[in-house]
Amino acid sequence: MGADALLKLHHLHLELPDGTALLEDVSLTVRRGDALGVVGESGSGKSLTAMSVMGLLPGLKASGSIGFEARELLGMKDREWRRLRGAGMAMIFQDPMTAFLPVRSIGAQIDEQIRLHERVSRREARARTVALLGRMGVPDPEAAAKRYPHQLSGGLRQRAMIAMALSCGPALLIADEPTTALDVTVQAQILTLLCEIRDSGAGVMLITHDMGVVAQTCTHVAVVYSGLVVEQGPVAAVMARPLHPYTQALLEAIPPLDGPRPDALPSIPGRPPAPDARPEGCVFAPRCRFVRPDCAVRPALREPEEGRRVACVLYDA
Ligand SMILES: Nc1ncnc2c1ncn2[C@@H]1O[C@H](COP(=O)(O)OP(=O)(O)OP(=O)(O)O)[C@@H](O)[C@H]1O
Repeated sequence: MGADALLKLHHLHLELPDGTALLEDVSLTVRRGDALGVVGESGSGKSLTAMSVMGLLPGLKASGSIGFEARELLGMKDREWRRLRGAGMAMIFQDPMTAFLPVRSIGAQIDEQIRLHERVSRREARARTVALLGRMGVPDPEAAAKRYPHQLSGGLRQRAMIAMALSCGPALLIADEPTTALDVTVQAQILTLLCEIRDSGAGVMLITHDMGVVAQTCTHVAVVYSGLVVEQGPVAAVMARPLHPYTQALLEAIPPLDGPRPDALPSIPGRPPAPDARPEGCVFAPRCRFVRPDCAVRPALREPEEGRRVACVLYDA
């Protein structure tokens, strides 16, 4: 693992007990101070990738490697995962109501999270909770800490969830569609907050179906399709010249700032295949406008340019 690599998935393979592959050969890296966008349509395997890193996939068989800091996470015991979650890595979701119990104040829940990992007094935990909420841009954080989740707006609840995720100073923050349910203005504020967290030295993995969100927040991007990484590289380079036809389609589908979000890719009809119906060759071939006979063989990830990878025969040497 490179000196500054925080998280390194190497040939991660995930399958159901019946042998159906859900993720195939996923390799990606998150460095400290970087934000990696994992982008793809619904069903492409984004959440599975995140959940594998968090150790939250009971019943699925994983192989390959998940390196975090200097450790191998695959094969770790539940007790070790529990210790790592919160203090080493934390995750936020689209719907903050799933992260908070409805019957207790958000402050009490963040205090408890802090005290679960560190020996601090109640008073000290609350002081940290209030400071964190303030840092997350929650106005009057002392009063907000006493509120129940349903008493806060969607945007404030999202900030409170991020505060809870950051309460133990995790090195890695995983955000799964954190702004999908929010209106455009609040979405922009939350993305700015994620950029600040990234710039403070944490590693961020941002899961989204929206390339526009990646452009605003991420330094690197991995494009996933039907359980495989089809392209990855620095965001600026990928946005300027997307190589894979699927990445090109995702870029064409960036929703207008004030318009409705399309739920399908306008430039390519159809949907990604289900894991048990993946074609043998290139998984994207059935929807690809450049399909040709040699797409019948699964293309390997190539490195046509320094730091960029793409799995497509168009880039065969
Ligand atoms: N526990 C499971 N058992 C069987 N299939 C699963 C399981 N979890 C996920 N899948 C399948 O794996 C594929 C990838 O799912 P995943 O939730 O990672 O997609 P996603 O890219 O996050 O999509 P979305 O944006 O809709 O959340 C889907 O086809 C899904 O149906």
